[in-house]
Amino acid sequence: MKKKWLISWIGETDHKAAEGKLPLGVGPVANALMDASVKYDRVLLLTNYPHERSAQFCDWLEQKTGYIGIDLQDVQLDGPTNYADIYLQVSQFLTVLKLPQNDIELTFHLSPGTPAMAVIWIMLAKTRFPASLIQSAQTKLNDGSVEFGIEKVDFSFDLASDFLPEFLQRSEQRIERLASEPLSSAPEFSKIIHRSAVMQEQIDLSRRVAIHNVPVLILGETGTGKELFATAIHEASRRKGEALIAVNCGAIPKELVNSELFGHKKGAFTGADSVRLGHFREADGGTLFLDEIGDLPLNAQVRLLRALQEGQITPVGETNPVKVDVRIIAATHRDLMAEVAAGRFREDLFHRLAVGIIHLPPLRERAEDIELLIEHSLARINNDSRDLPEWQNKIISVGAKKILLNHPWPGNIRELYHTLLRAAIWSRQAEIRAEDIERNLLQAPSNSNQILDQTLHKGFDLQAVLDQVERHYLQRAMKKAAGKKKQAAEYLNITNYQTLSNRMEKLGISSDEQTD
Ligand SMILES: Nc1ncnc2c1ncn2[C@@H]1O[C@H](COP(=O)(O)OP(=O)(O)OP(=O)(O)O)[C@@H](O)[C@H]1O
Repeated sequence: MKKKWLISWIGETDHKAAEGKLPLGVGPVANALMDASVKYDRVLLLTNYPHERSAQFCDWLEQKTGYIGIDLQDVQLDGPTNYADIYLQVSQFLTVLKLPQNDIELTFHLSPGTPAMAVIWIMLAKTRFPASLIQSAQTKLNDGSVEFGIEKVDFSFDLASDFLPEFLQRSEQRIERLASEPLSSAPEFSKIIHRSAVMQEQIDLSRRVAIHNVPVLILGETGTGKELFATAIHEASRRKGEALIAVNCGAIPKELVNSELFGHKKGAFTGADSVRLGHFREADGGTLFLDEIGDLPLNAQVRLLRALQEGQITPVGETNPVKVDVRIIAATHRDLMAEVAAGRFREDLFHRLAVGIIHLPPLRERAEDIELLIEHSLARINNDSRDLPEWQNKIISVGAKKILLNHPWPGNIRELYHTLLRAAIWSRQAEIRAEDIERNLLQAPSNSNQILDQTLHKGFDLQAVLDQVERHYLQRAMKKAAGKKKQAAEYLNITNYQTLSNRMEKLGISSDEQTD
């Protein structure tokens, strides 16, 4: 046998009945308990009235109906018609009671309380907390008097099975549409050259976060494309067409940070000869890209936090705040969590900024992107230089590509592009060869630390590293032997010069290259 629980709000009519102020009847709660057709095992009453008043009602109710041990639960509501609050409080209450339970038959009483309370009972009974519903009923008797009773409330619909699947399907479709909708108005994303899944993921995330008016934090080493992403996010947002102001926080002298960002009044400090608007107001309506946010001094962090929280700033020397509507995209190459732990970056600001986090992995962790970037960079270099006298369309040798693919690229995409540009300018022939690259890498790859400290990644090419070492010594031997292969082979203890020739060919070293 299932246990029967009655759950109800206590309404004004109920209180009045207990206080002897009701001209007719005993009120809906007492009516339900006096219904001879049902005996409840437990009665739980919710009240948003002063506790004392409802407690007195419960005492009266117990005397009147013979029920004992009625549970009274105080509920603080924002308002008796605040649907969201009623829903939240009641569902929390039912959850704490570990409902629904198989051996408990729930009944909700719709009549006491406001219509909003009744609506929420219906919603809960038809979805998360299956329950029977009852309400007060009045019957007019033949003698003209009125009899109060209780009736079951039944609906011919089932909210959960009739409507929810359709509703959920619709919201799923909406989410799918949002997620799959490529923002055609954001051609900037197509400038981000990539083949790796990890970059595709970051681009997808950026597209999605772009349309929301929330701060974005972009993390990545120097040259990984943080500014490129910030620009693309701005272009894909509703702020496209408005200002995008980029500020390198690390480049501003500490004492000028506040005035640069928030502006100042004329005469605010020595040297403030005129009013300064500040980057926040310059970016009003648009986006402010705060690069190297980790370098922002603590007092500027406080002001930035206030600007984010309140949407207003106070220029240096002013007393009245000014409203600004600015979206912040922040970036840093630092480990910001470590900065927070070290007390150099405010934790509350970090959480404010980190609504959407984009992680841009270093180039050495996405080898599949390097090849594509080489092709694009070379095409760009050829295109930019084609009108120069005696420019030969540059191509890249297999050996040169191998070096590029295995370099750790501490300066990431920026370093890769500039290395290629230097190699293209300095190579005498159309083909950029291994030695052109080696000569133009800012740090020689033969540096033992770099050779030994290369980052291990999936698909790491150990053979390429060994080739690099071999190439280095073959070239040195050829140089020392003034291009004479027989002699070079002797330096390297290679038994015959044909073996040396084969190795050189395999490693992309030309025979005439050691002349300089
Ligand atoms: N995936 C990419 N595809 C094409 N170009 C890229 C890509 N990533 C970066 N770049 C280019 O590399 C250069 C450096 O990128 P960007 O300035 O966005 O890097 P950053 O992370 O902001 O660097 P820093 O931290 O030094 O300011 C820019 O010229 C940019 O256009």
